[in-house]
Amino acid sequence: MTSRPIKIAPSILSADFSRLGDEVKAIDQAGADYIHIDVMDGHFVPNISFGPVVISSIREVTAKPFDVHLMIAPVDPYIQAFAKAGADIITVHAEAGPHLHRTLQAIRAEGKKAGVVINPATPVSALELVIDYVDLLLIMSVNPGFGGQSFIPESLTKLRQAKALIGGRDIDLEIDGGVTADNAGEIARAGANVFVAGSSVYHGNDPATYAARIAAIRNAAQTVTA
Ligand SMILES: O=C(CO)[C@@H](O)[C@H](O)COP(=O)(O)O
Ligand SMILES: [Fe+2]
Repeated sequence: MTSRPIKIAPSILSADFSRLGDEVKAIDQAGADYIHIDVMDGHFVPNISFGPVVISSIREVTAKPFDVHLMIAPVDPYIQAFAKAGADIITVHAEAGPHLHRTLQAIRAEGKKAGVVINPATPVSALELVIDYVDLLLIMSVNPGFGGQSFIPESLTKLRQAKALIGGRDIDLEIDGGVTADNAGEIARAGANVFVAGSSVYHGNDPATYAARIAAIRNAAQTVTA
């Protein structure tokens, strides 16, 4: 359970890319707290999405914070480009390189919030020695690379462990993968306060439904944390 404000971060990976700017505006107007942006390189993960050029083009359509999830390796050479493109939070995988401590410091040196993320097979203990260098801790609840997968239940245990590791620090605890209004309650109870949701918000790509879908996830999470 968390006392931090609940934030909903729709993932634009499930947006209709042929009208991406409008899809970003639509989730902004529908109440998104963050815009979650999944960057994939076809190497660290078996899919390719988009990079800094696309991010800077959608930066013009919303003032909401950009929560940029980098699924790329190596990551260090690209931190500055994503900072310049308009990222507010830059989240890197602990598995993506040997110099996580340095990478997190490089993100903060750009004036951005430093996020760290672990895959389903990586234990929370991998983050013990970098916890004082992060602003956001993300638990992947699917194997990264694709939207629309099912939530891995063991992620709830990892959330509780991550919550204990965070202790009283000012760090957001985010969950990503298979989040729906049906499981948001148990996810909140396990300690997450930032909810990434791709297919469960963008399902059908009908902007008229986005506000209700975001509200349903938020309400399910807040009912538990209230
Ligand atoms: O990082 C990723 C996938 O690698 C995610 O952010 C997905 O985009 C979430 O999609 P859903 O599981 O919510 O459909
Ligand atoms: Fe993501």
